Amino acid sequence: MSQRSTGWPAPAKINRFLHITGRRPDGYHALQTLFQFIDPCDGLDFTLTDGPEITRDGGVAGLPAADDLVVRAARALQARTGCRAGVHIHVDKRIPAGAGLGGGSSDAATTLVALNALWGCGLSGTALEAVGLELGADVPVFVRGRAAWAEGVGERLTVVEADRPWLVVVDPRVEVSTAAVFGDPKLTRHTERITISGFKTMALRNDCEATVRRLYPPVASAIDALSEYGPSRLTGTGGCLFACFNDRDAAERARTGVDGRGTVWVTRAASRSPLLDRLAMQQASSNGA
Ligand SMILES: C[C@](O)(CO)[C@H](O)COP(=O)(O)OP(=O)(O)OC[C@H]1O[C@@H](n2ccc(N)nc2=O)[C@H](O)[C@@H]1O
Ligand SMILES: Nc1ncnc2c1ncn2[C@@H]1O[C@H](COP(=O)(O)OP(=O)(O)OP(=O)(O)O)[C@@H](O)[C@H]1O
Repeated sequence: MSQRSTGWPAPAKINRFLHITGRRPDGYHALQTLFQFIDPCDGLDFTLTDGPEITRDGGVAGLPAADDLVVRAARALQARTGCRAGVHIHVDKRIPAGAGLGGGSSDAATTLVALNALWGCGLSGTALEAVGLELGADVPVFVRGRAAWAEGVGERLTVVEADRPWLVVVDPRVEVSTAAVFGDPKLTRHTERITISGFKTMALRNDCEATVRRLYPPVASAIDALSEYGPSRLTGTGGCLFACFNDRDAAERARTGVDGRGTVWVTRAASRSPLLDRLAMQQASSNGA
């Protein structure tokens, strides 16, 4: 067997806001956040083999295959289902790694969704999300593929209709350690919990910002520069940040203003992941076969 299936997208995410509402006994922090999807997308191709080996090429430079979340996701699916098929995964990496855009988690989710279909495992969406959660707190929302309000460490999801602003996204190309941010003694950890309807009326913020500003001054200066054009926030624990605009022209003007602050792009927040369309295409072709 050597069937090839190409063009599986793994989008980036933003956290429109991020509140830290407590700390769990295991040290992880309880969050409230709103996830949406943005470009860029990584691109994944799968070549099915008789197995059971899982191999990959491409991906994050210097990251050993065994540590890549695509390989770990494929192994987790084998372990969960007893599937003995194998796969070679090609990763076309476009999402900056460790930037708060969730690229690793998205690659893992796309691998789970694609292989569940290609290997014919037959797991439900809910079961796939549970496998994803073992790999990372952001994986379930990418499996779900819908903009969602999230609680817990990010796994308790409620799909929501959110507005879809144009965004200027700045990657100041500063590697921010998620563990260092969550480990900061001065981190805001006790924001009062809000309700979904509260989200529509409140001033949005990211509770990691003060810590990230102090630990990573170049990120602080990028936030200040983008703030000249509109309220600017980190996504995740950064280093990427974004500002929202009502139309593309306003976003393009702001982009020009922050040129040179790192990698800067204009895109629109999406409430539906392109992964869902690719899966539907796969299902249609399997049904027609
Ligand atoms: C902050 C977010 O970007 C929101 O989308 C994500 O929850 C971060 O998820 P992630 O990058 O997958 O983070 P992980 O690699 O799981 O966590 C790195 C480290 O950050 C801390 N961590 C992470 C998430 C969380 N809710 N509480 C934590 O305290 C833990 O010390 C953990 O060891
Ligand atoms: N396929 C992958 N793509 C990116 N990173 C990966 C991948 N597999 C494993 N990793 C590891 O995961 C780490 C975090 O990567 P990722 O890009 O998901 O972080 P992030 O964007 O900061 O995520 P978050 O927003 O969830 O904090 C990287 O440092 C990298 O070593």
